[in-house]
Amino acid sequence: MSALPQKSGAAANPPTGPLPTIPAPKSRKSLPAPSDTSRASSPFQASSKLRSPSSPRPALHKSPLSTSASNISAPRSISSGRTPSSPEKSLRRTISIAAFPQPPKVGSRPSTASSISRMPSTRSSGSVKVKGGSRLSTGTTSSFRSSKTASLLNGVGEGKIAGPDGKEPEASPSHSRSSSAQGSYSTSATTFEDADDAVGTSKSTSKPKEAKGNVIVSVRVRPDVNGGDSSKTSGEWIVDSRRGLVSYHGKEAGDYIYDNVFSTIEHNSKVYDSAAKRLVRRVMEGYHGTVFAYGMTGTGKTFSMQGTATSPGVIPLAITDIFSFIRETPHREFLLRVSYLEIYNEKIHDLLSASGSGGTAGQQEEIKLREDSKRGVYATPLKEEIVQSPTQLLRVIARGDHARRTGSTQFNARSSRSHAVVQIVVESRERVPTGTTQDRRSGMAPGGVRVSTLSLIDLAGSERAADDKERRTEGAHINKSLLTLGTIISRVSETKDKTGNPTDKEGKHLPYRDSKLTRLLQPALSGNSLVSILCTIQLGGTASSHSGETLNTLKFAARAKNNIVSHAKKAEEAFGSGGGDAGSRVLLERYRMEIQALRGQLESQTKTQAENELKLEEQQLEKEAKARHEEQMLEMQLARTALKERIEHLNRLILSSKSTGVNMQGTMSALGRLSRMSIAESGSRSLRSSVSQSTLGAYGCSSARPVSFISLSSNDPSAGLAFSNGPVGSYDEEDIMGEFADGNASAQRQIAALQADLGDKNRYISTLERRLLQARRSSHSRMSMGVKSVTSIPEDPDLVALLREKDMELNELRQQLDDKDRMLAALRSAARHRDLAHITIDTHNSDGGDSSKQLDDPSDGIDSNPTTDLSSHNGGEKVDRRRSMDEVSRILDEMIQDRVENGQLIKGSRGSVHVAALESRRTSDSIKGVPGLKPGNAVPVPESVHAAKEKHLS
Ligand SMILES: Nc1ncnc2c1ncn2[C@@H]1O[C@H](COP(=O)(O)OP(=O)(O)OP(=O)(O)O)[C@@H](O)[C@H]1O
Repeated sequence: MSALPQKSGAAANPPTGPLPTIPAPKSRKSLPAPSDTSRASSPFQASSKLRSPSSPRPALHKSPLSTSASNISAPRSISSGRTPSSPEKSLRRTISIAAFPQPPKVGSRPSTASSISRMPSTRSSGSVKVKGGSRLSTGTTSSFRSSKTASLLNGVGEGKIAGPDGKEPEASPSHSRSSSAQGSYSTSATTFEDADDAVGTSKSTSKPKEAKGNVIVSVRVRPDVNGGDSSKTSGEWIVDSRRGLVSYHGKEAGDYIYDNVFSTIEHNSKVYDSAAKRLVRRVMEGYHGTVFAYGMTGTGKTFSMQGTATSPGVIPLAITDIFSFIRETPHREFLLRVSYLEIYNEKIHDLLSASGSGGTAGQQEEIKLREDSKRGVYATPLKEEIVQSPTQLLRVIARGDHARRTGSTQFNARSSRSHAVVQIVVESRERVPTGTTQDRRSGMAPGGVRVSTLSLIDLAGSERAADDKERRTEGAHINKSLLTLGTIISRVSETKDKTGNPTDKEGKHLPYRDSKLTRLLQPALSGNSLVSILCTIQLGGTASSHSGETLNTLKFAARAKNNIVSHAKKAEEAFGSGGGDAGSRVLLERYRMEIQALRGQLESQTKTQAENELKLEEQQLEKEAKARHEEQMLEMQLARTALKERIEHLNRLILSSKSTGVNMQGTMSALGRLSRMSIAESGSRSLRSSVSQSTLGAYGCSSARPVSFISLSSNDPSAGLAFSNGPVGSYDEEDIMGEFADGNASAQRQIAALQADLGDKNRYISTLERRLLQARRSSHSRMSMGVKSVTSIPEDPDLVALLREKDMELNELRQQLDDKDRMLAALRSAARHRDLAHITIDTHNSDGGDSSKQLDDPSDGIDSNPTTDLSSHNGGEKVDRRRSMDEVSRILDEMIQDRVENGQLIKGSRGSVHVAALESRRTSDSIKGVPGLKPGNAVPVPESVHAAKEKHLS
């Protein structure tokens, strides 16, 4: 089997050109030219040695086909009255000229005249009873049309497809194939038929006739191998294409009339137009249709079905028409799928599956026939390919042809050894009108899906037993299946048994299951499909020796026409994706549902995505707002803390002033004024400004106090000059006078005040440290939140300057603390000495009187007191006092020296000292806005200290 040669040549080549190249049937050439005698001599010269298919085999002898063949041997006896069951009667009873499709135009058949002229005169005398003899007598289209029986395949019956506007779509243009690259065929006949189709709307009143009209039987005569017209060369046969007549004058003489008889000169296009075109159109409208070619081997079945590159056959022409119909029917949408199988030795092979071809067929999963109430009989599993263009469809079929088994027989060098079945499933649905996007979105199609099937079958040729064993086996299977087909066709009727199975007229079971072929053809043969049977014969020459075979074919065709009754109905429209044909098989509907589902998914995904994006955006905004809010809160907190601390600090200063006693009022009031000014300003100031004020306060206090303290014991008026430059100097002078003139302000109180001040400073330092920490954290959090770019924060000059400034302030404050500590130590020491000297406050009170008075004349008070003290007290007290003062002076000297060394103070030319530039600047910043207080004159300490010291020492 696997050794069988494959068809090659054009079949394997993809179609090209505007009209796709048809798959060439076989590698064999067209019928040999008249001069080519090699082929002519082989089949028919040798035929004398061949046995008739029926003669040598008892089984074939007993077959109904054989029996009927013998019964029909004498056509003339038809008129002599046979039994009702005889084929002759059957012919007479059912073949109706009125039911036949219209013959082609007269002008298109120049050759038929000759064949008619040879027709025996007995034909017109009615050897075959002809109803409506006008056909024979007139031969004109008008007369034929008037007598035509309405049927689906002759253009008169139902089956029109209405357009969206209720009108019928325009008939296929007559020139629909004129664009063919080959251009080798005429469509004139088509034009006429289509026009007729367009006007014919009447319904048949005779149902049986209409049903018969749904079956077309045609006979095609293959040209003689010598190239001559076989009808001319053989005196036994007469072929009249116009009348659809084949007449035999041999041993079993008789006339056979069919729907179409194609003489040897007819082209494939003519055969297609007359035998298949209408059927294909009806399939597109929703009917099932079956076309099959039947005949002896080598008579032209494959040639008719497939054709050649220059003369396309039924299959390629049907494909062209299918797509033409789709183009011309814009109000419907179509989906086409194709399958291709062969029945070889009673096994089904898928010609489209990769493993289905040739020798690998054995690996293929076995394909079985199943029956479904809606689908009928079908093969499964079978590959179906969806096709979208004629080229694609032709390629698919060419692929199947290539895989089909062929072999050399006595009569055909490349004989088809299998029955080949091409099935084109057509799904169609009313198209959603453009513009109604709402409908399209909702997926609601206005109508359901209609599914119809076009089956194009090239049967294997019947043949006599071959010498080759393999051929014999194949032949046996082929003959058996064809015999079963013949049997069924000879007995087929409309009757059915109780279970609904078809039976013959006598109620006997029809053996559809006896062969795969008949099982597959069951739906078509039992009336569900429009049927077109093309029987091929060869007459004349050597073929005359096979007249028995030819007669068998003619009888088969006659029975098919007589017995097969088709009640084909347009397929119901299927809605939804339910079961059976209405659902799972309807791809158009499934695709529509899938598209709808996918569209829904897409929409929901888009929606979800948009929502997610919105959410993310909101979250981002929220995050940013939160970060901003936190930042603001932090800043506000810092500002509040700074303000609070400032207020606390100032409050403490005020309290500590009060705690130092009444006589310190002047000094503290001066400080209080500064502080108040600071408070007034601090409302809107930043942390920095607050700190600056503190710094001013720190310097103001720390530098003023020692001076005033030392001035207390100084009699040098120049000591006061150092403070005479401005209001601050006046305050400080008052302060000095107040503090040191007022003996009531005890050293203890001063110590307490200084301690409180020290506590303030300590707290302030810790506050500053805390802020510094917060500022650092804040800068870190800013960096992490990405409010600013990461690189920009460390480069923020303000922040860096602020940090540096804080550090410096801290250092300064620490230094001040050290100073205070030393001052405290000095004061404690002075207090100790004073106690030792037993200087009582009472003495001071009686001598000095009102402190205010002392302040008025400080020099007097200061000058007189020591004298008085020295004169009225003993020398030890005097020494002690002097010693304590010396100690204070020494401490102060040390402090000054420290500062000078640290660069905070600069010694002047006359022994005066000035605050260094930085200090000066800071002070300047701090006292900005304080009237009369200038950085240059804000260092009251050194000169007065030196003056007082010198005075005391002298
Ligand atoms: N009408 C025709 N005009 C020209 N050549 C024809 C015609 N019919 C058949 N032939 C030629 O006859 C040969 C046999 O034809 P084809 O193979 O179609 O016969 P078949 O019936 O399919 O045979 P088989 O049953 O063995 O496959 C081919 O070479 C084909 O080209």
